[in-house]
Amino acid sequence: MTASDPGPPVQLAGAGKAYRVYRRPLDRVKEVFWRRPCHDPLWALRDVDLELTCGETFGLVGENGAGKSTLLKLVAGTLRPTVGRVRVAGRVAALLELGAGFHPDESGRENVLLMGALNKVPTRALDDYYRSVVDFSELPEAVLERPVKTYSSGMFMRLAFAAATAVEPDVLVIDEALSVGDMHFQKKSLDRIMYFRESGRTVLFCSHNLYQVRSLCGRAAWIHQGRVVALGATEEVVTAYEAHERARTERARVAAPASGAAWRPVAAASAPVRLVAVTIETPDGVNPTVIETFQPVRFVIEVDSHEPRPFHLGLAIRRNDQENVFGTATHFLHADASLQGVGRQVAALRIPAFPLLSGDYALNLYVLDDTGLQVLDMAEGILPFRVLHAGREFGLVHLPHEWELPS
Ligand SMILES: Nc1ncnc2c1ncn2[C@@H]1O[C@H](COP(=O)(O)OP(=O)(O)OP(=O)(O)O)[C@@H](O)[C@H]1O
Repeated sequence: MTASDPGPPVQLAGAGKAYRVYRRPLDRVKEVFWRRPCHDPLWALRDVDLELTCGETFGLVGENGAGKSTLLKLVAGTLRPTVGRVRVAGRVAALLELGAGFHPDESGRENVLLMGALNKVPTRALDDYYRSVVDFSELPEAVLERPVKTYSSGMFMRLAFAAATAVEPDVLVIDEALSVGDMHFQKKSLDRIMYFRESGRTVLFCSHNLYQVRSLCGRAAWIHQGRVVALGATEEVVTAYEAHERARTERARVAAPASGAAWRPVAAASAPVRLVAVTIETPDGVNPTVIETFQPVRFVIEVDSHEPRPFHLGLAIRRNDQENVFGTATHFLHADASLQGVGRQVAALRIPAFPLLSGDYALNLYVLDDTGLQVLDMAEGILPFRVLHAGREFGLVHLPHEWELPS
């Protein structure tokens, strides 16, 4: 860092925050008078190393109580880290939880003027600042004369967003703000965030709306139990978080082994046909951990057949919440398309352009008798892989589509 290069706009190094939890209200008083700790520390955040760059919109995702708001408050300067360092270059404005920073008994107008003064808006510029906040919020003057405790959450957020962004901060911290307010105001707020990004300002954005995080943020971090467990390109981080959330919600038991070599067929050694090996081939190699949407993919299945009787193969792709996404078998297309013969047999299922969107998946494989009814051997939840989609479509699968727009 030099005088001409102020360094990253936001930098956290080994930052952690422990809240003080008092078992009884009296313990707080005792602590003051007895001058010895009467609280339990609750570590809401630990070991956070994070650097944001100028002009980036950075997303934070994580489940309730993960520590996201705590991190935002450290950056906003409303909390101090218990350990480590938090450094923010330039003016920071924050939209934290509803009500933070505003005095409920004061009017909207007084609160806005106070916010301007706190953010060092020069006295001669306060009128202009106030006017720009009012214009952006679109709240009538009569409303601005009322105490903010009488505002609806939407009205409150309109004023808070307008006041925080009108100070033209270098770093803008937003906690869930965009989920409040009507569509018109959400659109205005998003436009303002875009403008911030384009004018080289840094935005730290936390939301449970993963569509918004994907749309707005180039990079993101997933906070889990107070620690950063994933940090990088938004699509990768959000996909990993979504997979975790699905597994948690569905209480899935993901018993998938780490590689194809780790699974064993369930059939007895005497079974007429046994699975020997399964591999996934893409242009990136064999058994990749990541498949990109639209890549050509081959699932190659090797079996050992001990009898000359025909048999069939079945393959299903399942998501990590155990939902079958797609299943097929050799006898589905042609009843006589069986495999036959004694010895090693290799078959492949080829998907020219893999249509699944971002998510975590694994394979289920079945060897079936000539009727397709009896399972001779099987392996479930094997070769787990992650799909990443570079485009912005969301959901489970990419459907061929086109937009027809008025000319
Ligand atoms: N003032 C406080 N005193 C004590 N514990 C707190 C305080 N604020 C937050 N916590 C605790 O710290 C942990 C992290 O909370 P935080 O609000 O940062 O989570 P979050 O990820 O923002 O959650 P949410 O998505 O629900 O807003 C939680 O266990 C929470 O109960």
